[in-house]
Amino acid sequence: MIKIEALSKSFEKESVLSEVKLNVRQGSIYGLLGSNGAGKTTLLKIIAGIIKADKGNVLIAGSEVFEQVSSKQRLIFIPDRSFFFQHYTIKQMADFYKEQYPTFSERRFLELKDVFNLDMKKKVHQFSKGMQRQVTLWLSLAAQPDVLILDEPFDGLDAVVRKKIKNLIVSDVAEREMTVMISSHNLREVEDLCDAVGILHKGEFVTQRDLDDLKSDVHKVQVAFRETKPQLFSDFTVLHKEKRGSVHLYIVKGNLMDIESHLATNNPLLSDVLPLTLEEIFIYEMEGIGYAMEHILE
Ligand SMILES: Nc1ncnc2c1ncn2[C@@H]1O[C@H](COP(=O)(O)OP(=O)(O)OP(=O)(O)O)[C@@H](O)[C@H]1O
Repeated sequence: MIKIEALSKSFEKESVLSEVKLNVRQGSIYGLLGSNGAGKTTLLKIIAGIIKADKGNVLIAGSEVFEQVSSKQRLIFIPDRSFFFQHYTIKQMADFYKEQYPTFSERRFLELKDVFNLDMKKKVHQFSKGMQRQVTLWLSLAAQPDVLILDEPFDGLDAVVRKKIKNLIVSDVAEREMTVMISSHNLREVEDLCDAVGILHKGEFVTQRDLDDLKSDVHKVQVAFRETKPQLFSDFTVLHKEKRGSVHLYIVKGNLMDIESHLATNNPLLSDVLPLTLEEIFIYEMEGIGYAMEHILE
C-alpha cells in the first residue's frame, strides 16, 4: 500500500534521510521506531505529502502523494502536536473534515461520539490537550481514510483512552483494511499493535521486519554453570552479554532450537531462553550499531 524507493532528504545540506526503502502492506500496522532526531517525523511528513523528498519515490496504492489532491483525500496524517482551528467547535471541525474527505461518514462520526464522550458544542481551545488529541482521532477515524499516519499518537492520553483508540484502529484495520503507520517512542504501547516494525537511526533503517519474525530471531538467554563457564555462542551473533551474580545473560540472534541445542551440549546448571520485548529488541539492536545504552537495563 505504501511503497518507498531510494528516498533521500536533506535540510540545509544536512542529510536527514538517506536512500530509505519501505513497504507497508495494505491492512497492516507498521511501527516506525527510532532514536531522537532519526528522521521519523520527516519520513511521515514526506509520506503524507506535506514535504517533498529531494530524491526517490513515495507511492500510495500506486499513486504519488505530493501535490496530488486525490491521493491526499485517502490519507490522514495526525502530527504530534494539535493543528486545530482553536475557535471551532467539534461540530464545525466535523463539517471541515467532511469537505476535505469525501469518505467522511456522518454515521461513523455519531457512533464514535459515544466512545469519545466530548461535548460537540464546545470550542477546541476549551478542551484539555489530551481531549484535543481525542478530537483529532475521532474526526480522523470518522473520515475513514485508507491510510492513517500517526506521529506519537498516545502522548498525553490516559490509559483507558489509549486502549479505546487502539481497539478502534485495530477494528478499522480488520474491517476496512485501513493501513496504519505509527511512530512512537512508547514501545510497550505499540508492541501489541504492530504487524511490522522498522527502526530508523540517523536517517537509515537499522532493521525492518515483521514483528513476529523479529521476535523469533532474537532471544534472551540466562544461563549458569556449576563450575567454569564454557565458551558460549561463538557461532552466533551475540548482541549483548553481561553477568548478573552467578547468572550469565546473553542476547543472541538465531533460531530457538539451535540456541537450545547449543546450550544443552554445554551442560548448564540452569538455563532459560526467553523472548524479548519490543523495547529490549530496540535497545539491543541500537546497541548493536553502537548507540550507547550502558546502564539503561540495569
Ligand atoms: N524544518 C527543518 N529544518 C531543518 N532541520 C530539520 C527540520 N525538520 C527536521 N529537521 C532535522 O531533521 C532531523 C530529523 O528530525 P525528525 O523530526 O524527523 O526526527 P524524529 O525521528 O521525528 O525525532 P524525535 O523522535 O526526536 O521526534 C533532526 O536533526 C532535525 O533537527
